[in-house]
Amino acid sequence: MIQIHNLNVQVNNRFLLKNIDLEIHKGELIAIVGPNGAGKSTFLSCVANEISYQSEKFFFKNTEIKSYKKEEIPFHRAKFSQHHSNEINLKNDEIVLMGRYPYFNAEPHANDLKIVEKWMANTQTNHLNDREYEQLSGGEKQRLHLARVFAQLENSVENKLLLLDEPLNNLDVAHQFKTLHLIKEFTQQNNSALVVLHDLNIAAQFADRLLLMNKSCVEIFDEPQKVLTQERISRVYQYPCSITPHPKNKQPIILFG
Ligand SMILES: Nc1ncnc2c1ncn2[C@@H]1O[C@H](COP(=O)(O)OP(=O)(O)OP(=O)(O)O)[C@@H](O)[C@H]1O
Repeated sequence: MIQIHNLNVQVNNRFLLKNIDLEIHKGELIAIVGPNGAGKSTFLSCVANEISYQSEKFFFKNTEIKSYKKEEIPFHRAKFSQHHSNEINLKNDEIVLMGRYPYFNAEPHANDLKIVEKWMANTQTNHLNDREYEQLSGGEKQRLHLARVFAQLENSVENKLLLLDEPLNNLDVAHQFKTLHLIKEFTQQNNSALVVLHDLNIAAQFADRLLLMNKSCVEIFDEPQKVLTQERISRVYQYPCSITPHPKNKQPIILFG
């Protein structure tokens, strides 16, 4: 799905990403974790082609990622960013409809409206239709934008890629888990997702592999049980912790302090 060799990002002689080598497979849910400033968002921005970088190889579905045509890529890849403008002068369903802009010219097709409705229902935002965007809570805005990116990738293309930068911000526990289940369903259909998460326990429960970043580099990229060791997590986060198995699924649970 994605093959990266020797990816570097440098700004003013400082490395924001250094010598990143990795491969992501079809159907994988990858959680990108690590301390503040480790380079997680920068990495996601590279995969979204939003910033300039140097690399020896950066393939997406066996094609150099930069060689995709601008009008072609939205059918294959969608990104949910960490920050959204508060001043969007659209109705709430029109925000979700933005995800369908690549599919129509002047007027949306009936299918686009149906897909908007479906994802507003899936993210439990359909009751917000009549409200103004500016008046929504942080979590409600967040869920609308999640609906938008899912709506964007609703098509028959195979092996799509979802990039999510801290999608659980502002969400209550139930909506955090519902969102992760939506992401998991997406990856179970042979698609992939790269998700920046701060909660290591949630990451361990849902992700196939964890990409632990530290100081602009990949510290380790492996299954949760292999990544989450007491020594490594205490060292990388510079905070003491202990680890115990989850009572139900046996994935590691980290307790800080
Ligand atoms: N355009 C830029 N110019 C200079 N430095 C930048 C730029 N963008 C990001 N950085 C720096 O690069 C480093 C990595 O930032 P990034 O946002 O990727 O970290 P992160 O791991 O996502 O952090 P957080 O958990 O706080 O969101 C930070 O020190 C940040 O200040």
